[in-house]
Amino acid sequence: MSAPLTLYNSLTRSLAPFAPLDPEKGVRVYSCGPTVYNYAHLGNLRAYVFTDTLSRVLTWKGYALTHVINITDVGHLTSDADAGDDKMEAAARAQAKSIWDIAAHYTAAFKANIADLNIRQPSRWSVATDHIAEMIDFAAKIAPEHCYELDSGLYFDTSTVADYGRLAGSQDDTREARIEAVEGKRHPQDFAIWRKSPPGEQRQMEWDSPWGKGAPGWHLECSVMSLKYLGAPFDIHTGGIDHREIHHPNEIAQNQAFCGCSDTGAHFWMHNNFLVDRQGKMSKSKGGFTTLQSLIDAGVHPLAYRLLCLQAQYRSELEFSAENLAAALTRLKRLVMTVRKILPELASGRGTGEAGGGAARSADAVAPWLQRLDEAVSDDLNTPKALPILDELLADKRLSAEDKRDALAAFDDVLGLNLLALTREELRVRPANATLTPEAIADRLVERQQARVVKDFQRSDSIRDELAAAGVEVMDGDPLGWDWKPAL
Ligand SMILES: Nc1ncnc2c1ncn2[C@@H]1O[C@H](COP(=O)(O)OP(=O)(O)OP(=O)(O)O)[C@@H](O)[C@H]1O
Ligand SMILES: [Zn+2]
Repeated sequence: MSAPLTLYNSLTRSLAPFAPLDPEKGVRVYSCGPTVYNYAHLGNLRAYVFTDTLSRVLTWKGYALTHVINITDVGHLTSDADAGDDKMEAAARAQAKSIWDIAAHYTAAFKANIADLNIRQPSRWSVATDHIAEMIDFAAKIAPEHCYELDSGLYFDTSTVADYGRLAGSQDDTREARIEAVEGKRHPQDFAIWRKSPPGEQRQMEWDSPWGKGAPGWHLECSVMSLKYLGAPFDIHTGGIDHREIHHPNEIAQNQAFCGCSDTGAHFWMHNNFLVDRQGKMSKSKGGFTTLQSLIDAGVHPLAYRLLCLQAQYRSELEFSAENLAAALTRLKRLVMTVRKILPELASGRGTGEAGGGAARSADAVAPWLQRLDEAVSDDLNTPKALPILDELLADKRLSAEDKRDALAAFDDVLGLNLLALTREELRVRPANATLTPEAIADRLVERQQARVVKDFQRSDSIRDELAAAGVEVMDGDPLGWDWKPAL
């Protein structure tokens, strides 16, 4: 692909041309992963639709990619900085389960979400608790020059590195307010890289270290795992925009201490904006969030949520509402129905189109569409610009079915909407509480149709009401030709 790739770098707060640091190594990407103390909410999943779009674009444009996503199963505290409980310990206590069971359960649920959203597997999932020895080695190396010990842990002195907090931009009050005071800290922004277990308290997760029994800090794990698997510096580090304020500046400080240089550890730092609802940022800690499984249980195909994400550029805030989701589902249905109409033409040999066949001519016909797709997504992953091009492609009457299929394959590669494979039937997800099978619904609709033919409207209405009571909405005269849908 020929369009130059431009990405927004949070470090400089500007768009910049992207090229791999070491073309022989391909592109190396690290994404902060989920903290597996609860189900991921739709906001969390937006972060991985974003990283998946980045991975897909890089791969489609011909780069070899190494992508690491971590699983945070230790170290992330209930408060953003250094106070409070470990989120995992708190969840295990609340559910009276072992941390390991909690981590296994929510990791499996997260990976199921990833599969449902057609997010490609990274090259590696790296689990924080598999890297404790490396974290202790890393901390021991930087401790003499950059850390000090308090009763509660080993703290990083942020004044020992140049330009601390540059990524966060201006030091505003909200950022400072998120950091809780810990007795004896030299500066409010200093953070624990090792938290000692309080005397007399046995934690489920604790390890011996030169600073006593305890557990690593959350920021330490990402520095250690990215360095181990990608080397330093690597190309792109991603996360949600909340990480731009504390977690990533702290990773950068550690990386600088480790290399003894001013390098931040990654060339580009990229951040997706929030998914918000009426209450503001969707948040696990705040509660009342929406999971992907709850959408599926209500009869919504998960790729409708992917499409909703793609309709916004990753740096814009995105509002989640039942109306927005329903509109995305309708748009997805429309796309699938249009593609389904094209595919039989291929099978029946009617696919040569008005322009006629010929291999050379086909390549010529497809190229401009690929070029337009390339230009859109190379502009800082501008998926909202790519979607109308897809609509135009499907509507283009001059293009043969083969050419459309070939161009569609590229859109599927980049956008991950799976349009060439998704069927109409698959889109109609059976709600978890459905009492009728699709066959039973079809039978009832035939009976209703027969009643209408003989003008027995009382009977036809009673069948419609009966279906509605079973969560099935009858769709008379639907422009897309759907006869029913799950009532949302
Ligand atoms: N509402 C949101 N919109 C977009 N991204 C989000 C949102 N909330 C969290 N993220 C991102 O999701 C990813 C996974 O986060 P993680 O599992 O650690 O969340 P968390 O901090 O435990 O949850 P929360 O912030 O909801 O309490 C991170 O990159 C984070 O920045
Ligand atoms: Zn991280």
